[in-house]
Amino acid sequence: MAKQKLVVIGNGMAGIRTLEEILKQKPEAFDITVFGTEPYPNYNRIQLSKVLQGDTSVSDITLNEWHWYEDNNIRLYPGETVTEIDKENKQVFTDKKRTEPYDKMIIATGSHPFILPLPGADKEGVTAFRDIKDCEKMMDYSNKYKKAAVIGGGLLGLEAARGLLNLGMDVDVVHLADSLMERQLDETAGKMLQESLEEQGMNFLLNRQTSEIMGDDRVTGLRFADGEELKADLVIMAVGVKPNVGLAKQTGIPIHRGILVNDYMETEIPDIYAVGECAEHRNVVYGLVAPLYEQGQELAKHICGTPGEGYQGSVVSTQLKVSGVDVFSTGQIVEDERTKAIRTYDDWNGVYQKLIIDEGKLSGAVLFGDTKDGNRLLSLIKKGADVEEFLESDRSDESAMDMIASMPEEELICGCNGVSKGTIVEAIQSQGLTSVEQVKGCTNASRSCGTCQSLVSDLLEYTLGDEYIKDQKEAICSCTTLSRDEVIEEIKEKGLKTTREVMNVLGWESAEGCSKCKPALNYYMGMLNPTEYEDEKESRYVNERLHANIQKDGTFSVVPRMYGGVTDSDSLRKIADAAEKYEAGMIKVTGGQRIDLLGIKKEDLPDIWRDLDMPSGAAYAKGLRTVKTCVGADFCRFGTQNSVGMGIDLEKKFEGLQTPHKIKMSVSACPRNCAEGGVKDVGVIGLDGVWEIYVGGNGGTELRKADLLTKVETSEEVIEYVGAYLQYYRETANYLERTSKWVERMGVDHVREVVEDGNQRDELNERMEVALSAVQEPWSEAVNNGTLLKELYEKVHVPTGSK
Ligand SMILES: Cc1cc2nc3c(=O)[nH]c(=O)nc-3n(C[C@H](O)[C@H](O)[C@H](O)COP(=O)(O)OP(=O)(O)OC[C@H]3O[C@@H](n4cnc5c(N)ncnc54)[C@H](O)[C@@H]3O)c2cc1C
Ligand SMILES: NC(=O)c1ccc[n+]([C@@H]2O[C@H](COP(=O)([O-])OP(=O)(O)OC[C@H]3O[C@@H](n4cnc5c(N)ncnc54)[C@H](O)[C@@H]3O)[C@@H](O)[C@H]2O)c1
Ligand code: SF4
Ligand code: FES
Repeated sequence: MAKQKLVVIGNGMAGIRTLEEILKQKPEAFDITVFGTEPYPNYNRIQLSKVLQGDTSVSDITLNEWHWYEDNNIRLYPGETVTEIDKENKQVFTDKKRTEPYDKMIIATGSHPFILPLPGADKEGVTAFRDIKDCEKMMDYSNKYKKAAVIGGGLLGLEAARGLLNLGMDVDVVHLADSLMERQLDETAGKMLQESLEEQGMNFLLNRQTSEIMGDDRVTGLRFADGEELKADLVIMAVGVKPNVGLAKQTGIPIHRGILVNDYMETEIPDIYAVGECAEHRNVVYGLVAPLYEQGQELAKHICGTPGEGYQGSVVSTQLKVSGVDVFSTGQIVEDERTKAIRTYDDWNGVYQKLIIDEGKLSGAVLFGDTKDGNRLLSLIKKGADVEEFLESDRSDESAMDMIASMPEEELICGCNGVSKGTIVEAIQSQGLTSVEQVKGCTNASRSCGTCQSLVSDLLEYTLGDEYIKDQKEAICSCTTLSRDEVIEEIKEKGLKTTREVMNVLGWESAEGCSKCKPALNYYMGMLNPTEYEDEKESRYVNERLHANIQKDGTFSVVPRMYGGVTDSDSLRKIADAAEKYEAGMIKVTGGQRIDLLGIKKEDLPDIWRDLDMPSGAAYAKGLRTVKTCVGADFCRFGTQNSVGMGIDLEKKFEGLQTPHKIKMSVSACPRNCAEGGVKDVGVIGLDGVWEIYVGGNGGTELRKADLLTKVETSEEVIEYVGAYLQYYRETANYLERTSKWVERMGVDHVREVVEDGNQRDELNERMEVALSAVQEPWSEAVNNGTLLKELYEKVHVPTGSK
């Protein structure tokens, strides 16, 4: 049977994704011709922002290389525009005088950037930002001129502005509304975004209506409706897009804003389909790739005769691609009379979360500062989940692996391409995939905006375990390409003294850093220079900065230290009095053998610490938390050693020590191991005349049994070996890497070799002593320092929690 002739008008993201789906389902069914105005193979338009920002190059953003068309027997006419459709005779005409017949045709002509009809809009130096040509023009102008004005503070305008800053230009963003990205964000998030971008060097003129573009042949500035003027050598128009429907309109295909299509992407004219930004489905024209790809999938099924329910519309989400700023929004963003909202606002850390609930179901979300829940919220909204489903799963203290493990199979990993955790894990397992590139090739995950790449990498690690070798060195965060080791070497070599200096000298992309690198750098600087480095409290996570754990309702928990889990009646009395006086909502014995006072108000924290007059239990710290002990030889008939004394000695020795992640220890006095040393970072077990030291255990979701590090005879040796082990961990682990992961990465044999080598052990312990000499008790430091009290406990705005 002769193949049907399929013509695709538009060689862009939606048209070519539709073809890929068709080729997957019926590779031999069609004789395919593609026309594209642009002279390139299909490229990733989304990544143009990253090209402008200098993260990638034009040559790296091709999605389908020239040979792909050849390999699939597709006739591509690049740089050729279809100018007319003859629907009666089923053929198209092009600007190169070509005529091409079709049996079926897909219109995928995308959008035009909207150009404000202003006097002077045609001057040299005025451009849109839609394609490679625009991108190259901006890069070229940045070599010759200094001042850029971007009209439009939406996604495109802000990504362009960041790019132009990176290219060394001064950038003013002129925006019509009074807060940025008002179509995607509420006012609170819009203002937070503005502050954050101002810190990066952008300047904003809000509520400004441009009335004229000034200059002779070339632009010299903007004039606003109120008469005010702004100098500019380059003007970018980023004020939205208009579906490209001219061809359809002249053919008599019904259009409204876009080309009208039904659920199978059929226009009213038989055998003519439309897909992508040029199509209008159920009154909606989409401007993001995720829905366009969903449309493409349904259209491919229909055209190949594969049963499908048709396209039902999409819930969309957006993420701004500007490094150092995390913004996410999906679904409904502003409340109305039907809805209620849960808001969490942490002014200090710049973290804001708003969930909108419609009759118990999640209907929208706005996240700023911490967007790791974004895709999960998108999945939940898509499936119409109850808000409880989100609230019940608290992921606040989870490591990446814990988080991946606790995700349901259907949770979206890649929002752009609609790829779930289950699909990726299945592909890794069934096809033996071992790299992000391979996962991209097989599932499309991470093929568009690229923000899900680190999640895909985590999934590979989760699925393959030790077999996964990350294909690239891992940068500390997206502000730099340098790895942890490289940064540490540079700090040492160049004698850098502050995190700000590190970011400046090492060419950080964002002058302020981000929530990932700031605390990490602060730790590394303190580890390298314990006595001279002044801890940057503003770089710490809020619990560590306030020395207490924030609870769901915005109150705090207070845990005084109880060395080795041992207390006395005086201490208990003080705790009981404080609990009563400060109206603790609950008094709870913790798993680490101490007492937690929950529900303490932020403003009462310094007073309760003063009244308690006990050291902090550091229940919030990346440092030593507890040393759990069994009752030991003095009381237990099985006991062979003084586990309580050993535990207290260890806790007193290492309390206050800063480590890459939390440290939990325990001491038991016989192999029955009642203090559970097998799941601790350090577990000491007493036998007759011997102490065994176990390391790298973990009792969380990723259970790991500790490895035997060594056996020693005396309690002094226990302290010495544990000291060397902890110092080695401090010096070589990545920030936020638990000892369980670190021991696996380094290999326990290697760690043992290091601590058993007398010279190395001594040197590690010497450096440990220096680190310990700089330790200050945080609660007494806070109550005795008026400035700190004022700064931290009066200024900090903590989340008000759910309503
Ligand atoms: C800088 C930038 C960043 C973006 N970032 C994101 C993002 O992070 N996430 C996201 O989801 N979306 C993003 N988008 C939007 C996304 O790129 C678009 O939604 C997507 O490209 C639309 O695909 P499309 O195929 O419908 O249109 P297009 O990709 O525009 O493709 C249409 C093609 O058809 C060609 N054409 C038009 N008329 C004719 C004709 N008559 N004959 C022949 N060819 C014709 C055009 O030249 C064009 O090449 C971004 C867009 C830009 C410009
Ligand atoms: N990260 C992403 O997802 C991403 C990035 C870039 C572009 N895009 C897509 O590309 C398309 C274009 O983006 P966009 O930001 O131009 O569109 P947009 O419609 O999202 O934003 C345009 C902005 O320009 C403002 N504006 C309108 N008229 C103005 C005027 N006269 N003066 C000043 N400001 C004015 C509007 O208030 C609006 O905030 C959209 O479909 C967008 O979704 C997405
Ligand atoms: S670990 Fe041994 S010594 Fe300690 S309490 Fe348990 S049984 Fe007794
Ligand atoms: S989320 Fe954009 S590529 Fe995966």
